[in-house]
Amino acid sequence: MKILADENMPYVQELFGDLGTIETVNGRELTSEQVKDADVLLVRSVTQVNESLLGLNCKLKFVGSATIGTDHIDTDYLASRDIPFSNAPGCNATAVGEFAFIAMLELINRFGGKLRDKTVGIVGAGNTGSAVAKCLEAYDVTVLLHDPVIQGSDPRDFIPLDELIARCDVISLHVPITKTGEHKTWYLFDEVRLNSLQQGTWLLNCCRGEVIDNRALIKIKQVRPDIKVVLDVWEGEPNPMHELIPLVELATPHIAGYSLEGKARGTYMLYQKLMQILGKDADKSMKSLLPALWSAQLDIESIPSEKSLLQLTRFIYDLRDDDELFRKTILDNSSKNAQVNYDNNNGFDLMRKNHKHRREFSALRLVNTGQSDVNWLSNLGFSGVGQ
Ligand SMILES: NC(=O)c1ccc[n+]([C@@H]2O[C@H](COP(=O)([O-])OP(=O)(O)OC[C@H]3O[C@@H](n4cnc5c(N)ncnc54)[C@H](O)[C@@H]3O)[C@@H](O)[C@H]2O)c1
Ligand SMILES: O=C(O)[C@H](O)[C@H](O)COP(=O)(O)O
Repeated sequence: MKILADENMPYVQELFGDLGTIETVNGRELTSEQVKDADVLLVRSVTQVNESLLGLNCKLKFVGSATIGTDHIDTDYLASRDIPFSNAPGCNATAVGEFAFIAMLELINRFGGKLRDKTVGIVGAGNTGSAVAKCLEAYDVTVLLHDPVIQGSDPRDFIPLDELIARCDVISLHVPITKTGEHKTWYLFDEVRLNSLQQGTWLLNCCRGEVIDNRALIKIKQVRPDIKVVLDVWEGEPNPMHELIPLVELATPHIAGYSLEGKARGTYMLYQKLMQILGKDADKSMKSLLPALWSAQLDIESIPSEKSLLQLTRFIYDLRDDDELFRKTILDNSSKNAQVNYDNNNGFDLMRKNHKHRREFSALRLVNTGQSDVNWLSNLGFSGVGQ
């Protein structure tokens, strides 16, 4: 069996090695010629899987995408050819939740105030949105949800988007990208909606770049410095609009979901699905793949301030490093190319390829050595305390 896998998918050899020959490929540049004799195709979000990619292949048994999003997959075409497909729903939700939580703590550190005093609105209350809410609620932050698709079938309370915009200090976006339908999300935050943001709103986008009209965002940010923006995803990836970058507080190259656990979970979910299709037992364990954190245990006496909480989260992941690298890589390249050449393909993709996967909070075991109650840190995701 020939298994063609994106080179940026960890643990493919460990999980699929027994099943056949593995060939790793650059997912963004994959051609129909390379795919034509594959039995299994494992992709990430940068590969458009459609008729033009699969047209020459008559033997494909499975296509898997180790991602939450499926906007790069022509599922109708796969269904028309009876090719089984699976993505990895929820695989990196914890990573996104922790990323957004850390980003909010970084903004507090930079601009003052207290996260506990903020009201945070989550747009899209599925896996990633709920993971952000879980972190915030563990820390007693007020969370409001907007999700017209599941409202009615989900027991949580939801409010309309305009109400959420009016009531929230922070808005975090977690919707899939959809171009049609009653609840389409393409440019959900268009110029009109961006203009309606309250004074001093913080807007985070960790879902898909085109949920925000990036040109309109540039226009508005130029006259509304009170709005603070965190962007992990960009319209037109891998070529973000350069003039937007200096207007953004924290800028990263679509890596909010890049925890080692999240990536391993993605590959593992595809392994489970393929084994099911092949009628075999999935007898490998995901846990055995993950190395221990370099310092797996920490003594915590108390969390005396939000700065200490930020310091604890920075122990796991210092978001400022990715932000700094992003600005250096994209903007340095752009000045060399005299602002006109937006082709930053390699810079953006290389940062993603070389990203040192951070760990999730759960990789760190906390030991409570003091009198104060730090058990709530387990609800935030850390291991040890309160368990
Ligand atoms: N930056 C990253 O690294 C990263 C990582 C994971 C996922 N993502 C992106 O985030 C998206 C969401 O991921 P998820 O796991 O939460 O998906 P999900 O399917 O679990 O949840 C998405 C939610 O959005 C809701 N929704 C749809 N249209 C809406 C609208 N118009 N307004 C409000 N809510 C709406 C859906 O009802 C659903 O509950 C993915 O589709 C993917 O594109 C990005
Ligand atoms: O949809 C997803 O799961 C995320 O956007 C994911 O983090 C994308 O990462 P990629 O597949 O491009 O490596």
